Amino acid sequence: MREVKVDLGEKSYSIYIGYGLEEELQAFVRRAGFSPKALLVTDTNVGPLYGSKVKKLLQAAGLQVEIAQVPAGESSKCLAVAEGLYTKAIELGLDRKSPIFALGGGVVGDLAGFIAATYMRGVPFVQLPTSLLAQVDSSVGGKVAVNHALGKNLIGAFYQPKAVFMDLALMKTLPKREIYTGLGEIIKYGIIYDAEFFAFLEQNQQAVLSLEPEAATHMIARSCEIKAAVVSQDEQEAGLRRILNFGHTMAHAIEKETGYVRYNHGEAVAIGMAGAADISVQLGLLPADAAARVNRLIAALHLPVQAEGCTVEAMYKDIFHDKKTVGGKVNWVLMTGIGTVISRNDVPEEVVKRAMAARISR
Ligand SMILES: NC(=O)c1ccc[n+]([C@@H]2O[C@H](COP(=O)([O-])OP(=O)(O)OC[C@H]3O[C@@H](n4cnc5c(N)ncnc54)[C@H](O)[C@@H]3O)[C@@H](O)[C@H]2O)c1
Ligand SMILES: O=C(O)C(=O)C[C@@H](O)[C@H](O)[C@H](O)COP(=O)(O)O
Ligand SMILES: [Zn+2]
Repeated sequence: MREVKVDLGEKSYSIYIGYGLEEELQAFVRRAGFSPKALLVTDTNVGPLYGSKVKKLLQAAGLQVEIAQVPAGESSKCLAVAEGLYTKAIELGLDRKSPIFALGGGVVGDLAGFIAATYMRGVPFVQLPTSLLAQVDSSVGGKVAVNHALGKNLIGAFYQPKAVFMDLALMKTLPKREIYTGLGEIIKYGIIYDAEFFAFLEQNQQAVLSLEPEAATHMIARSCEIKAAVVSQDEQEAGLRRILNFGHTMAHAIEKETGYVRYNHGEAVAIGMAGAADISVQLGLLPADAAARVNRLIAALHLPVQAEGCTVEAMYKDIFHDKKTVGGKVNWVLMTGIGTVISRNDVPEEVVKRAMAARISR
């Protein structure tokens, strides 16, 4: 078992990484001081696979657990589904010390975290991530949100979990495409922070794609270490944390323009990272061969570098709803090498539009 700490003073917590982790989860629950009534939020794919097993584990640790199952998929990250969960929490009589557990991918984690942040102005929240993307990214760092018709994650909060338990064994049922999507965010960590990690991904493609235990444990733990280091220094994205958003300016526009269904998040991030690398080359910040390395790794890990179903004009409008846009200026995270990025808010419109056009396939 590996443990990574997110260091945030009184809000600090541990991420536990390993195969199983039942005893660690139960020991944590027994010492947490929660009220007995708990809500376990999951989705219609993960619930039938793991819901009752986790419910029994939590019950054996002293909780009375109700399962709330939401439809699988990005469309559940919305206020209408949140409303149903608030009703359930009120009807169950959850109080301020009642824990909410998120068992699922990033959709369940972001949604359940948003409920935990807002129900009674905040109740304890525990992440039990089951997808690769959720284990390397969404379950750590406390960004919780739902989408709005006008943009991704626009209604949300920073709300840290009390702990995160990553059971790698749960990923045996994860569809291949969902492994690839998690790899999108994993490549991001190499680009923004750690050239050696980027090279590890280049050199261990088969082990990485098949989640071979040693490679999977390394890439999940390293991703969590990087995210924890960044979040510990800048919890609310005043500056440094923006680097975790590398590739997301275009990604969120692609997700919105394609109705949140055509591309899943990690695929959109892959296309957005290729776009951000392209802008970096156009501005003379990055040698073209480094951008080519990024595109090669993305493609080798079964991710797209171009999107269908978008237009430059629509995407360009969307980026002004990006949360990194301040005073009408988009803060782009751009590459200066593999492993190093900077933020720039002076990228000319024609440079952005040229990069977007190159990311659209017809
Ligand atoms: N809060 C953050 O910091 C953060 C970071 C990155 C992404 N996100 C958000 O996370 C979401 C994407 O997360 P995701 O890729 O996990 O999507 P997801 O939650 O939709 O999960 C992907 C699919 O895999 C299924 N699944 C999950 N675990 C499974 C398992 N063990 N076995 C079988 N099926 C399983 C789910 O039911 C779903 O169909 C997006 O909404 C994105 O915006 C948030
Ligand atoms: O944790 C962060 O900070 C991130 O930016 C991680 C991203 O991978 C994630 O997709 C996040 O939800 C995007 O945040 P947003 O603030 O652009 O909605
Ligand atoms: Zn992301």
